[in-house]
Amino acid sequence: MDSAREASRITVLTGAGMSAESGIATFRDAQSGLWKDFDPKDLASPEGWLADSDLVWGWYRWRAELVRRSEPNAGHMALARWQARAHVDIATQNVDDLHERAGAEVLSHVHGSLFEPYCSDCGARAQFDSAADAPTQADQRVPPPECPLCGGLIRPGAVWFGESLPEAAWEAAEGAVRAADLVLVVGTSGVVYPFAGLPAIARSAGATVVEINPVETEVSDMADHRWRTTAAVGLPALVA
Ligand SMILES: CC(C)NC(=O)[C@H](Cc1c[nH]c2ccccc12)NC(=O)[C@H](CCCC/N=C(/NCCC(=O)O)S[C@H]1O[C@H](COP(=O)(O)OP(=O)(O)OC[C@H]2O[C@@H](n3cnc4c(N)ncnc43)[C@H](O)[C@@H]2O)[C@@H](O)[C@H]1O)NC(=O)OCc1ccccc1
Ligand SMILES: [Zn+2]
Repeated sequence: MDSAREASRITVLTGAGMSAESGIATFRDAQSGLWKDFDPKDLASPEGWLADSDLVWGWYRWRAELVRRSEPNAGHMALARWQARAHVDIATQNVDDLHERAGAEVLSHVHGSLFEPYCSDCGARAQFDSAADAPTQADQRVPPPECPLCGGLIRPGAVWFGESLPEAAWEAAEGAVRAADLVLVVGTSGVVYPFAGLPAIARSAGATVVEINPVETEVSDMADHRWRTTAAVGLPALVA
């Protein structure tokens, strides 16, 4: 605990577990996980988009609406407080905006954002139209809007499986991990690459690695300390 408080340069890596206590389902949790009902390949992949863009657009609009109706939890708030008094970089796999709504600055959304759609043809950024009526079911099909510049289909601003990560976002995350003396790994199962490789990079760069997760994960053996607790309980205790 004290070493954490003395750290001068902190990098926090977050996954879906960070937002679980805000009511946002994680991906893999057996009971409530998003992937329980859907195969990621069908929805979070270029193939899925080509096969049925209305289903994919509807699903991302449904998730965006869930996030808009959710609030940051005590874990998000604690990180924002910590960032106000120490050098804390946040790199997240999450496509929600709960870190920002807690008042924190996010260095890198390596897997994109639900609120940054863009044209699948010309790549132009598109407005996230929160007024558009949101689907009430996850599998409700909604036709994606057309790009005002080229008429192409507007796609979700998330990075799909098989797609490379935005270079700047990846380099920022990797750079922050290499420069840190303390790296927190919060609420991730450590299954999706290349993000799941960051704790090992942190360790090889000499940082102290602390995992906050109620259960063992694929990256637990990279951690010097494993706190079997939740984000909304562990982070406020650390930052207090
Ligand atoms: C499944 C996996 C094996 N596949 C991959 O990793 C693939 C392929 C691959 C590349 N390199 C590899 C190397 C080895 C094997 C495979 C690969 N990676 C890619 O395709 C990446 C792109 C991956 C990005 C995909 N997009 C997402 N999200 C956006 C979309 C969307 O959101 O819809 S991934 C998405 O799933 C992942 C879910 O993981 P977690 O966040 O960890 O969530 P999960 O539910 O799994 O776990 C939650 C954890 O929280 C804990 N928890 C629960 N409650 C709490 C609580 N309250 N507090 C704390 N913790 C809690 C639980 O115990 C649990 O441990 C996140 O990354 C999330 O962003 N692109 C790429 O590499 O491009 C170049 C390339 C391409 C092809 C081939 C080679 C190279
Ligand atoms: Zn376009």
